Amino acid sequence: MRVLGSFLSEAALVVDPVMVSTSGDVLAGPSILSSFREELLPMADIITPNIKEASALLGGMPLETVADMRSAAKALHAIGPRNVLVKGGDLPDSLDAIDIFFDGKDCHELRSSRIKTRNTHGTGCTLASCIAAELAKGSSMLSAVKVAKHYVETVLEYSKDIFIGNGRQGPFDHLLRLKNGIHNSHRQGTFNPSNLFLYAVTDSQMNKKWGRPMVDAIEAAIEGGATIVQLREKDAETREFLEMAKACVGICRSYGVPLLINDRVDVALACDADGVHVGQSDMPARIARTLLGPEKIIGVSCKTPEQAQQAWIDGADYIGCGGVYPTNTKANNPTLGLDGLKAVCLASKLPVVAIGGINASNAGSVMETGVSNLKGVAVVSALFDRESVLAETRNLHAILMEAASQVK
Ligand SMILES: Cc1ncc(COP(=O)(O)OP(=O)(O)O)c(N)n1
Ligand SMILES: Cc1nc(C(=O)O)sc1CCOP(=O)(O)O
Repeated sequence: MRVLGSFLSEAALVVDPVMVSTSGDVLAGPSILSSFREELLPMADIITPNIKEASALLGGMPLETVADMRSAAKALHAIGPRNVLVKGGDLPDSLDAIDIFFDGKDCHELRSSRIKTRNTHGTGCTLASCIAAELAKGSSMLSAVKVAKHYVETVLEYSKDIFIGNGRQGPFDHLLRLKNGIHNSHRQGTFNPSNLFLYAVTDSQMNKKWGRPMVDAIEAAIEGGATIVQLREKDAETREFLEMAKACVGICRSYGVPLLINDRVDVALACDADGVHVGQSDMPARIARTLLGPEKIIGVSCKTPEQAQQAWIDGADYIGCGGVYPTNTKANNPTLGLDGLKAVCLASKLPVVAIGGINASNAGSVMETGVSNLKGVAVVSALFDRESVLAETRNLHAILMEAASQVK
């Protein structure tokens, strides 16, 4: 059992009831279960059991689905702790790492990408410690849990390839980010990499050619399955860009789809967009992060492994890598091909979206490269230089779904 207390204005008791480790070893027998339930849990501000521990605390209740985890969180809450986080790392057949947080009123599903690594020793301990530390800094419980989850995910991702020791599990290295000068581990982790799946990048000229207002084009793309939108205006005056951005934020927000602004951090701030996408000659991502704060999404265009590494160091959320194929949409754009894309993906600690000359005829091949951090494709002309944005987006979405199912 780990009991972690932190103190600021009042004590917070974080209990990680370690009875079954992530490697499956039973660490505490049934004899102490009743003391847990009757004495310790009712005192706790939060308990953070994994699935096996939650099941043991609930007398062997089977936990196999997210719905089961929700029921378990509620049942555990009834025992007395003020908040419950059931950790779903061991959830069967799950791609995402899903945790359920219940505060007695609302149930939150907290998702992050599952990171494949044997270096998981100490994750539960770290999560609970990080929650305690965030509470001590004055965070709300939900915010503390989100920060802690993001921190663990970041460290797992960073140290996933380290080889230390011979055991079934290796340790993960908390200090590597500090060693690299990264101080943004407090970020909330609002970005979900699966948003990169079908990334629509707008083009006013193309939409004008087809007689479509920008907001109609964006709405059609979202209806067709676009999972994120970037407003890319190369020629607009600032005022015009801002007015269009405000309208686009409105439509995207109504669908729950993030809207990013191409290049212009000032416009993103002024219209409260979800973030920006910057290139190598734009505002450096490190400064954009300082200006936008920890919660906004920042994407960076990268054509080399070094640029990908720098984007991570600078606190970006994802990278856009291209041109995968020749394109007429961006002048003088070098073509990397699928091999160049793969090389950048393999060097990147961030999720990647491929861009450049991608359309219905080649999107499947891009997705089938099978690199785990390649999360989707970004397209301009394949959606917006067509008569029906809705039909083209639907078609591309179906192709991507099919390709993604082949890779799994
Ligand atoms: C998703 C995505 N990837 C790459 C780019 C290209 O950005 P940049 O290099 O800044 O070039 P411009 O778009 O500004 O011409 C992008 N926009 N989106
Ligand atoms: C905006 C942009 N950036 C690229 C890069 O390689 O970074 S290629 C590109 C244009 C992509 O347009 P289309 O989907 O019409 O080919």
